[in-house]
Amino acid sequence: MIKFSSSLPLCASTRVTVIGAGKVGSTLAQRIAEKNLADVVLLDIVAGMPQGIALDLTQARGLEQHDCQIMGTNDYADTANSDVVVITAGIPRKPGMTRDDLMRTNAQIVVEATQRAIAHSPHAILIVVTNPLDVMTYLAWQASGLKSDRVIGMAGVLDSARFQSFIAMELGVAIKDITTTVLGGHGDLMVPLPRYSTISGVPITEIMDTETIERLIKRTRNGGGEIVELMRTGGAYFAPASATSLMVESILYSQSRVVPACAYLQGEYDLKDIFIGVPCRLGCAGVESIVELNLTEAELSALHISAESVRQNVLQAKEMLAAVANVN
Ligand SMILES: NC(=O)c1ccc[n+]([C@@H]2O[C@H](COP(=O)([O-])OP(=O)(O)OC[C@H]3O[C@@H](n4cnc5c(N)ncnc54)[C@H](O)[C@@H]3O)[C@@H](O)[C@H]2O)c1
Ligand SMILES: O=C(O)C[C@H](O)C(=O)O
Repeated sequence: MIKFSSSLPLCASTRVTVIGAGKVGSTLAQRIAEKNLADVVLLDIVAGMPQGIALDLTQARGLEQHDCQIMGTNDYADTANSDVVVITAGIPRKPGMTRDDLMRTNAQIVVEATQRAIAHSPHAILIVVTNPLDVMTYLAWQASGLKSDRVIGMAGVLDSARFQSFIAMELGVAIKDITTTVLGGHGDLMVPLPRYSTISGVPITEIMDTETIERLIKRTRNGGGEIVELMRTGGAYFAPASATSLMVESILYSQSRVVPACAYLQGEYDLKDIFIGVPCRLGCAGVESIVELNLTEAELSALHISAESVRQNVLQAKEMLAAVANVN
């Protein structure tokens, strides 16, 4: 009789922990496994739920033809030695809410989840997804004790993908020939850059009139809100999971993709001590470099307005957390 070991083969020596097994977290786990990127540990506070999702995803392995292990858990010890930790834990917004309205609830969740996850994976690279994104990334960085280039927020890849898809829908051109750039905070003040958005190298400013571009920019800024209004019970998760998995892949496989992501600035774009969306080269060290685009006065001013709003919200979030700490 031939005997096999009961343990599943590992697809790679890499492990990604996803904290929060809700819509975004579970879809991200699926993307990572089905692209054969890494083993996944999915953690949530709800008992049984991440275990059930992991089992469901595992039962699809033969059909999807991948070899990644997926584990569901409520215990941070199971996440130990992860290469990448992704925080998706927290509440999503409902119709009529802004992302900033989530700050009070999500700040505490993100800080606690980050501290607990990084305690078990001190060498991990941390990707934050929870909203309000730029504020949560700052808080997670402080809570983690990690060097700033190892902490990254996911938003710019998603916002740029939305701009890209709206341009493709407008012009009927192949999406793979469109490159877009969206900087700034992940909110109404984000800064889509038409001059740095091209179709096969030609800026869209040479292809579409100002009115059309402004309409697509407006739709991009409201890209998440449009879906929240349609779905009524939560937000987008397919495109957010795809955007996060692109970042995970670039980090795990040292691909050095240059994409907009929420990174810590120390003088770039005349901004300091803030996490905000800028083009970054992502590789095994996290943010390997920040690309400084040559912005016009108007573009730079829009980025600074967005940054000022993030800065005010970080201050507010820190005050909230301090008040909670004083009560406890
Ligand atoms: N950055 C972006 O571009 C982007 C895109 C999409 C969603 N988001 C944000 O991501 C977050 C998650 O969205 P979703 O649609 O997956 O929500 P969801 O409600 O489907 O999932 C959130 C999960 O977090 C879990 N959770 C709550 N507190 C926790 C804790 N302390 N520890 C571990 N898990 C905990 C919940 O049980 C739930 O399963 C929201 O804040 C949303 O706004 C951000
Ligand atoms: O819009 C939201 O609340 C979720 C997310 O930030 C998004 O842009 O889809």
